[in-house]
Amino acid sequence: MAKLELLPAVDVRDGQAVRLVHGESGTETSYGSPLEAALAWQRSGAEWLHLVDLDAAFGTGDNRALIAGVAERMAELNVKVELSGGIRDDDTLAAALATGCARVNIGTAALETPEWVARIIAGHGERIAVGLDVRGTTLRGRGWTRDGGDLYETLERLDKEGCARYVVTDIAKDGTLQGPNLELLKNVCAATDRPVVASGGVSSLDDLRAIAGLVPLGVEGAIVGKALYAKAFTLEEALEATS
Ligand SMILES: O=C(O)c1ccccc1N[C@@H]1O[C@H](COP(=O)(O)O)[C@@H](O)[C@H]1O
Repeated sequence: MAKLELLPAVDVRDGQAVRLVHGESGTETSYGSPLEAALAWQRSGAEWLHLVDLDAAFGTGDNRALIAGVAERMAELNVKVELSGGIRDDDTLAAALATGCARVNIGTAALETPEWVARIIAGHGERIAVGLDVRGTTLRGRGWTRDGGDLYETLERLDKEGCARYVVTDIAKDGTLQGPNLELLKNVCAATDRPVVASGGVSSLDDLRAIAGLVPLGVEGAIVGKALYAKAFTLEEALEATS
């Protein structure tokens, strides 16, 4: 079976690595320095890091300098970074790409400024992923607080525009340790031929094995957050289980 890529998550709020429940502001559990968290995942064998500026996503400020420092250190250590949160215009995109990240993940802008997103997809290809953050089949933007249209209509549009890959998050599962939404992942894979990165709900090595079973359908990777911070398993164990 083809290998499932694992992307440990480092979400940053107010300068700290945090995990949220259902992505709701105010539910933060803090895990200290984002750089130390990222370095710990690198030492454990991470090839990828999903790095999120939650303040920029929520519109409560940003952690841009800190995030750039983490992304640049990861690039030096050959860890690929998927950078996310608040990338919504030319300036924030240029700053994100200048960190040396492998790709950026665009959420709100894909819902609110589709012309801009079509342009950056055309201009940057593989360095642009779109985050499809859903409740049911309704997309959510602005820190997952606002509805942004239908998942499958948006997917069809982005496919036509040449979007390289999607990061699919089931908000109802995110940060809950309740298991991934495999049906959603299968449905998205059936609707697009682009690779999909799964996000939300991973709680166990069996969850990761179940997601790895979807690799033939088009799932390329899985973001793992709370389960690693809560020590449900180690990253070494997760890499072994999915290789
Ligand atoms: O990752 C989270 O827990 C999260 C919670 C609430 C909002 C966003 C969250 N994460 C990431 O932010 C991007 C969206 O950022 P934007 O809309 O482009 O500014 C989303 O795709 C997640 O990767």
